[in-house]
Amino acid sequence: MKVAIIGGTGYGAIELIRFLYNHPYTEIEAIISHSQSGERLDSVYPHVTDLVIEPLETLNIDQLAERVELVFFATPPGISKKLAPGFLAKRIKCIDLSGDFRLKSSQVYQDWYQGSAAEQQYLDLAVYGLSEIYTEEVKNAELIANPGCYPTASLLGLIPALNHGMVDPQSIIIDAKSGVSGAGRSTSLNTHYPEMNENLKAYKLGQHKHIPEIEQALQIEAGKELKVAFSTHLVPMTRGIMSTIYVNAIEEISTKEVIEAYTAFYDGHPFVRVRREGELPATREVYGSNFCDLGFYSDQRTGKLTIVSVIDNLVKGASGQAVQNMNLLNGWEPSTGLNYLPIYP
Ligand SMILES: NC(=O)C1=CN([C@@H]2O[C@H](COP(=O)(O)OP(=O)(O)OC[C@H]3O[C@@H](n4cnc5c(N)ncnc54)[C@H](OP(=O)(O)O)[C@@H]3O)[C@@H](O)[C@H]2O)C=CC1
Ligand SMILES: CC(=O)N[C@@H](CCC(=O)OP(=O)(O)O)C(=O)O
Repeated sequence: MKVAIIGGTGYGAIELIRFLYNHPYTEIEAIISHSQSGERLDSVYPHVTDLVIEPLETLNIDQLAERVELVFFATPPGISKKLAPGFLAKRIKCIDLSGDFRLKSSQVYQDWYQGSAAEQQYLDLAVYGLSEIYTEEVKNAELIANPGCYPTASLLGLIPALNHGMVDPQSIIIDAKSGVSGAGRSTSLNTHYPEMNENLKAYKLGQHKHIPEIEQALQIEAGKELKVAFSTHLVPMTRGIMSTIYVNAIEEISTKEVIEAYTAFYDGHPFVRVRREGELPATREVYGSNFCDLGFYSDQRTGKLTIVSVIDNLVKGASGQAVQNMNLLNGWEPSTGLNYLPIYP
């Protein structure tokens, strides 16, 4: 299957290229760049020298729609909402790594993204691509809204607990930390080396656009309105997200029982790995891979359940999950092209 990538010189795109390069059923037909079309990809990213030789192209929707069956958007928010409808009209499937189609309410999008939302028909059409949870919906999607990085880690950690009714949905606190590649490739003062190195910063408290995304998904599981306390931190590392989640258990439950429930929930979903009792996952243990690793501690003293969820933000948090969704969409084994051990150390 021939595919195109839009936003070609960003981190999401180069990570998509890494997985698609070895994918047995796809061919990268076009890499689109609005800033560097005409350049060679290896002049932007020398690590692909002699391997990916396609020139970066300017976007022409009519021509591209004749050449490919699926388009990945690895663009900042605000771009795919304008471009995807042109592809969808020509029956080209779209997988969007940005937040443009994740929220079902245009008012909520406007409130959190400070811009107008995509037309409601596309918000309705989009399937939220949290692969392990919405597997069947993804298989039949035309437009996939790939989840955000923090929501992926947080939701995979929380949904089974809500689904089992083991925790109070009104008591959720998510304390999340991300490596700097989560902010993309463009430079900013915040991610400038001297500002970030040997430093740990909280940011966007109460303001992060992933708050409504997480609440939207959890509300479906809980069957009622809920609010989460969500805090984000920048960590001086390149890749990785850790979401440490605190939630009140409804009844006394042991760590062993929690692990058994999660193991059953994720049975048949090899990209979510449930750790054994006493083992807590670290970001290095999923580095460069599509795994989400979960660890648990149920504190009998306080009645609180702590869930630790780690992913690689660029893989399970973005491009890996996008490829997993493309696989589901095509009826291929979900792990096709994604069967990498994490890079260690
Ligand atoms: N980094 C991460 O960990 C995650 C990122 N995401 C989301 O994925 C998307 C891509 O992220 P990421 O790759 O990290 O970001 P980058 O900033 O690294 O790349 C985005 C790319 O989009 C293109 N672009 C920028 N501005 C415009 C514009 N005005 N019009 C068209 N294209 C533009 C540029 O490529 P070019 O000039 O070549 O077109 C740019 O390199 C974002 O929406 C991000 O929020 C989601 C989950 C995790
Ligand atoms: C470290 C860092 O800055 N992370 C980004 C994650 C954004 C992202 O990838 O999210 P969307 O796909 O929803 O835009 C942030 O907190 O804004």
